[in-house]
Amino acid sequence: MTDHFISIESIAKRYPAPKGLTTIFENLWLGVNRGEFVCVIGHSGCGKTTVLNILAGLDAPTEGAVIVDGQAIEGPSLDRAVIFQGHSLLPWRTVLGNVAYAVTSKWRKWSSAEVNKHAQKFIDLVGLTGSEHKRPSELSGGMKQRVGIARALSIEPKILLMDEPFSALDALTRGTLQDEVRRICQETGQTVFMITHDVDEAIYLADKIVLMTNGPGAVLAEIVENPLPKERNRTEFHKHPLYYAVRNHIIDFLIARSRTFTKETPDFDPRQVPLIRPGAVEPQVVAASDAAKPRAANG
Ligand SMILES: Nc1ncnc2c1ncn2[C@@H]1O[C@H](COP(=O)(O)OP(=O)(O)OP(=O)(O)O)[C@@H](O)[C@H]1O
Repeated sequence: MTDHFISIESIAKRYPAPKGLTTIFENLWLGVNRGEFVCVIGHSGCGKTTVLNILAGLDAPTEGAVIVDGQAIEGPSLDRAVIFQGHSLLPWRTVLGNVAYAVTSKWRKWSSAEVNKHAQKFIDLVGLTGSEHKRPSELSGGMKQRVGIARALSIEPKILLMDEPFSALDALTRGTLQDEVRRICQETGQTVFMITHDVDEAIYLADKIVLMTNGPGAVLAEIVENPLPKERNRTEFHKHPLYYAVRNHIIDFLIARSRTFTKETPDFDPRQVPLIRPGAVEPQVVAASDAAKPRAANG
């Protein structure tokens, strides 16, 4: 596990409960390679946000550790940027001011000209050129989220952490922002850990999709390797011959297996989470077609 860029090693989260402790999840092991885009899918309450907060250093595991680039996480760091569902922008600062604030926190000795130039690069990257001097109250939800993305990327983090970043947006804006995040992450080789409830979003964006069982006592059940080519097109990716194989595999897990997985897989070794690559099932002849049947005699 230690060869991975991100190494989640046997983490558990437990909270005090009336009768002892409630285990939200335990024995979570996961390795993420540098430059990989990983999405986590699981039912509400299984602990996805808790895992992301642990990666961000905003929360600590009850047991276990997370190692990033050889160093154990011990708190928040500018090496790890988070994009939440809400935008959490500073309302009194402009678009440029919000992004520049993050840039200054990373490069404290930069002159304001250097800071603004760097911030502008990321404002341009997310398509907000011309809106630099607007305040958050003057922006649409999609534009605010773009500022959040620009701000997160501007500190050039080792890891980008995203918690349902597009879920509050209308379908059109969501699609555009997914395209942009995908393009930027591919161009920059960004390592991403993202939570989503949207199976198609995961298939469009991710290299690997991690399936988490229901809590309490959730575990990572499978890592689904996305068989779609890295070069994907929003309007075409659902026509790929393996698209339905991946989609059905994930949906089947969420509907039929996520609740009963632990009980039905007693020998499951959480250190060896299976890597699954859904493939095409060979078409089978199920019956002779009607066309070959002899016609009934007329009259
Ligand atoms: N401070 C706390 N004390 C007790 N239980 C908590 C606390 N914080 C979170 N939990 C519980 O931990 C569980 C996991 O929460 P978490 O937000 O990580 O789930 P999630 O999978 O991200 O859910 P969703 O998909 O709905 O966002 C939930 O059952 C939640 O009630």
